[in-house]
Amino acid sequence: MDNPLLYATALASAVLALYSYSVFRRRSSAIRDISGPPSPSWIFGHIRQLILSAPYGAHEFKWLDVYGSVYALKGCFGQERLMVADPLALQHILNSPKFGRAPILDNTASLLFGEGSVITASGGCILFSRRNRAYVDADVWTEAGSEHRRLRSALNMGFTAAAVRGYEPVFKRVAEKIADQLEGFSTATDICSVLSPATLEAISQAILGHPTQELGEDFVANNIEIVKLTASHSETHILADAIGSYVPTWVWRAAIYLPTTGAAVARKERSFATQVGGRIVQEKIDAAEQGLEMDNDLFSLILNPNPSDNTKTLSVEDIIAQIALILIAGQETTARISLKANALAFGLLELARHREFQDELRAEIYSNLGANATNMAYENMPLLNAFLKETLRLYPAVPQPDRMALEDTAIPLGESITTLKGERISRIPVRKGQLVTLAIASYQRLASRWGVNPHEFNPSRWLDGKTNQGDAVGPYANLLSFLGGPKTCLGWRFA
Ligand code: HEM
Repeated sequence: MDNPLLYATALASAVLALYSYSVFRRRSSAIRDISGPPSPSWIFGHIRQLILSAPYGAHEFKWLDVYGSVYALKGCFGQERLMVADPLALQHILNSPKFGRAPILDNTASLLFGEGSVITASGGCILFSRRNRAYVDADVWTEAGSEHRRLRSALNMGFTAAAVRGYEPVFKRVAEKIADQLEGFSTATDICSVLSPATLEAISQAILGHPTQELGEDFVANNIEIVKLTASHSETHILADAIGSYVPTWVWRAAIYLPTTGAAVARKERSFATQVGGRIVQEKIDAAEQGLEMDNDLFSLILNPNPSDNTKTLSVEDIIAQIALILIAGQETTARISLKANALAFGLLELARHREFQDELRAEIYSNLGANATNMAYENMPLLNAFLKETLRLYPAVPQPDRMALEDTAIPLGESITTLKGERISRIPVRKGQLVTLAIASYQRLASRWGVNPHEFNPSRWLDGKTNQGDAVGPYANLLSFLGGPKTCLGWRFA
C-alpha cells in the first residue's frame, strides 16, 4: 500500500471504528457513574499521566488522595477504566475466575514465551481468542485452569521454602561477585548494569544449574535486549498497546513472523531457549540414566520427581517451554534495567538516603554472618526483613497490572463509595470486557493499611506493629508486589 490516500483512509476508518465502539460502550457502562479526574486527551486518556509521569505516581497518588481507593479513568480512545486500590476489591479480582489478565498482557506473553509456559497456560489466551468470537466457554476456562495448575504444581517443587534454601550457595556467590564489583568502582556508577546480569546469573545457576557463560553470549545478549524492550515505555508503546488490545489473538500469534526488531528478538529468544534448554535437559537426563547424582537446581528437581506422584511430572517439552519465561520474569522484576521499577536498585537508593539505617542493617548482617557464615538465618534479622518489606511496598515492580471481566459481574468494596448520581454503593457492577487496573502501588500506600506517612520509606513501621495487616491479600507481608491468588508470582521466595 504505497498510496498515501489509502493510508489516510485506513487510519481514518480505524479511528472512526474505535470512536464508535467507545461511544457505544460508554453509553451502557456503570463506570460512567464513578467519579474520577477529567481526561486530558481522547487519544491517550490518562495513560500518559499514569505510566510516563516522573517520579513514579506523580499523578496516581494525587488521584488516590482526591478520589479515594476506587475511581474511574480513561484509557486510550475514550476507553472506560476502573482504578482499584481497595483491599477487598483487589482480593476479589485476583481470586475470581470471572477476571482474567488483559488480552494485551496475555498476547505479549504468548509472543515472548510461546503457548506452553505457565503464564500463557493460565487460560487468558484461550479465553480471549474465544472472546473475539463473542462468547466465553466455562469448559475452556476449566481446561485452561487445570493446565495452569498442573504446570504450577510441578514447577512449585523448585520454589518451596526448602528448595530456595538449597539455592543459598548460589545467591552467596553472586552477592560476593556484586560486592567485589562495587568495591572496584570509585565514581558514580549505573547500579542496574551490575544488578541485571547478576540476577540473570543467580537464576541461571539456580534454575538451569549452569552459569550464564555456558548459555552462550548470544542468548545472554538477546535476553538483555528483551528485558530492555519490555521495560521501555513511551507514547508509541502506549498507542501500540492500545491498538494491540483490539487485535485478535490469531494476529498476535502471526506477529512473531513480522520483520520488526521486537519480533526478531522474540523469535531468537524462543529459538535459543529451545536449543540451549534442550541441550541442558538432555545432559541431565543422560546423567540420571548413568546413575549420577542429580544437582539441586530446579530442572534437576523437576526431572527427578517422586515417581508415585504423577501430578508433578513434566515432559521435556513442558520444561523447555518455561525457560524463556523464568529467565525473563525473574530478571525483569528483580533487577530491571529501566529505572521505573527495580526492586533492588530502589532498595539501594533508599539505603543511600538513610545512612543511619544502612549502618544498623550492615551491623545486623555482619553479626549474623559471623555466627553462621554459610547458612544465613533470615528469620533472625528483623532489620533486613523490614528493609525488604518496605522496599517492596514502596516500589512494586508491576505497579498497575490490568485485568478484564470475563463476564458481567460485580466487584465488592471494603469501603463503600458515593457515585456521581449521589448513590452510596458497596458493589460496582461491571460488564464483560471491562478493564480494571489493579492499583498495586496505590494499595501499598494506603494510610489505613500501612500507617502514617505511607509515602515515606520507614522500615520501622514493620517493627513496631503499626501496619494494619487485615485480611490476607498477597503471599508475602500482605503486599501485592507479587500479586495474589492462583497466579501469584511463582518466584516470590526466590526473589
Ligand atoms: C522482586 C522480584 C519479583 C517480582 C516483584 C515479581 C512479580 C511478579 C508478578 C506481579 C507476577 C504476576 C504477573 C501477572 O499475572 O500479571 C509474576 C509472575 C511470575 N513470576 Fe515473578 N516476580 C519477581 C521475581 C521472580 C523470580 C526471581 C522468578 C523466577 C525465578 C519469577 C517467576 C515468575 C513466574 C514463573 C510467574 C508466572 C506465574 C503464573 O502465571 O502462574 N518471578 N511475578
